[in-house]
Amino acid sequence: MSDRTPLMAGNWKMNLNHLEAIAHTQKLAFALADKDYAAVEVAVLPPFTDLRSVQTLVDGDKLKIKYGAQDISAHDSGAYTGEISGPMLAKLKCTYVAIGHSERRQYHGENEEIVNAKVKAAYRNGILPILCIGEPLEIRKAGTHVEYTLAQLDGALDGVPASDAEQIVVAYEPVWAIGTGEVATPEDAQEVCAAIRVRLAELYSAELAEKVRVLYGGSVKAASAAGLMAKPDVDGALIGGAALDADEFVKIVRYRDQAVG
Ligand SMILES: O=C(CO)COP(=O)(O)O
Repeated sequence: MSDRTPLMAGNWKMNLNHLEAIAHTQKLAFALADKDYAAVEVAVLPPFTDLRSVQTLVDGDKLKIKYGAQDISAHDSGAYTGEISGPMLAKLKCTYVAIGHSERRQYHGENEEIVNAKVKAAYRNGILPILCIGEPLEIRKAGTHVEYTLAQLDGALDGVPASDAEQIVVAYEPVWAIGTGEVATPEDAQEVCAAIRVRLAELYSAELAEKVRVLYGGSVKAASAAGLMAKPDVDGALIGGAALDADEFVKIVRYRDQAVG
């Protein structure tokens, strides 16, 4: 058993307006008990327009749910129409920000340089990156998924000092598993999550690699969570669709109560 506290993070993607976000967060807050938070760190990543509402609930009711954004600008201020800056997210007390999600890489042209600049922007503003990496189907079929994913890790961490990198969360999200219902097997997830940890040890130190949480993401449901979490290098999950169903998300947080499927 590692000392790493598991992290279950719900990526709401472009779902739930601010009123729905309030109702959903209240439902989670009502369902989750102190013992859940003692065992697992719970986070939500709502759309930007929901963050203020979520912050107000979390602050006002002293909730133990953490929250963060789904993206961050590489720039801290200025003429960047439509962008949201690190200082803005920090002002809303975001703990986390997802960076390099495959949907941003695929639909918004985010390359390694942009992802790297966003990682640095997050650290500059005291926000912890949840760095998303993972291969598309053709790379998996070609059998080069480990190299491909590690190259994304190298690119994202280029020039990031150990004092920052030790606080990163890495999410291995194979593109073929995202939103498809085709969850990776625990063995597939373990293979790449372990390789990520080995690379972190090479880039920094074994001590740092032992501290960093490596999550799996891609069609995680309550039925698959326990099996994934049984693997030694899987420290949590980044959950899309299932995070929009409060009951299902709570079951994932309580994965220890589920059978290993
Ligand atoms: O992209 C994901 C989380 O960031 C995973 O999404 P799904 O859980 O809907 O497959």
